[in-house]
Amino acid sequence: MEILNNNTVIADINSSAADRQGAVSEAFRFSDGDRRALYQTIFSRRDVRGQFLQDSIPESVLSRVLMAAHYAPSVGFMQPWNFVVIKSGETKQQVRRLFDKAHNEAAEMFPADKREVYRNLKLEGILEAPINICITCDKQRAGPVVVGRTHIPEMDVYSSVCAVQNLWLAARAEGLGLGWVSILDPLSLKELLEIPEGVVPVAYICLGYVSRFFDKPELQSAGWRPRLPLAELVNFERYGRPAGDDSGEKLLARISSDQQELETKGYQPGFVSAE
Ligand SMILES: Cc1cc2c(cc1C)N(C[C@H](O)[C@H](O)[C@H](O)COP(=O)(O)O)c1[nH]c(=O)[nH]c(=O)c1N2
Repeated sequence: MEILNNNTVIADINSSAADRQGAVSEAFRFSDGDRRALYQTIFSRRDVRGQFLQDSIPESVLSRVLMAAHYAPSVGFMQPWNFVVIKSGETKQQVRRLFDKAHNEAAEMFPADKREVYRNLKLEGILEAPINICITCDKQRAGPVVVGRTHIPEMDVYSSVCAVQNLWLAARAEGLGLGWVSILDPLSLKELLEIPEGVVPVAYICLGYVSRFFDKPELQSAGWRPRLPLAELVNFERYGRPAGDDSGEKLLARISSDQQELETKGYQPGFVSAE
């Protein structure tokens, strides 16, 4: 049986698992190189706070990463986002002051033994990054009733988050570091950026070329939190339920060995093997 999209055959769902990729028509198929590049982007993406260079970002590159964000999925095709591009040093200073205030308040929320470690973490690159972008969500963009948002009102904000992730991955592919700063009072940020009623600031990001990308998350390297074993987070049929059969066990074993390989060797092209 064929799956049709705009009258174009995109797959034959009767094909076996082994040749499913082969069943996708030539025009839609990813080469091994393309697949490797995609996974490389995902596994080498980092939250960047401290390695920004001052080099300016060409319009062509900025346009591409913003386009990647704009082509994210969104509930009911709302496309609820706006992108406030900030280059002004004065505006960055004002946002940085909001960060300082929130960061001090945040430190007090952690238990005493973690407070000092928290204070020493670098958690933003607002002034160092040549560009900051605030990504918002306009909850009224598609009217009051939206396909897919009828029962879960937060779906619009989740859609804007999808745009952020697209931007993040595209930025990595372009060699741009991106850091998400959420230690900010949202009402103060709204006021500063003149974000209207009904529009929510979803993400404040710092963007720029960087001297390097770290191999591991900074919070992991700093001993704040380890990466969790994925196999402990994959459940079967019900939340929290472990594998109940051989195929579940086999999947978990494969996941464990894949993660072990990633954590010890980092992402290698061989990670994307045919089988
Ligand atoms: C919603 C949200 C909000 C924030 C973040 C991320 C996300 C998804 N992160 C980045 C976060 O610390 C980072 O993603 C993890 O530590 C994992 O590291 P890598 O992104 O893999 O490098 C982040 N980092 C930071 O330095 N200051 C911050 O305020 C935030 N806020």
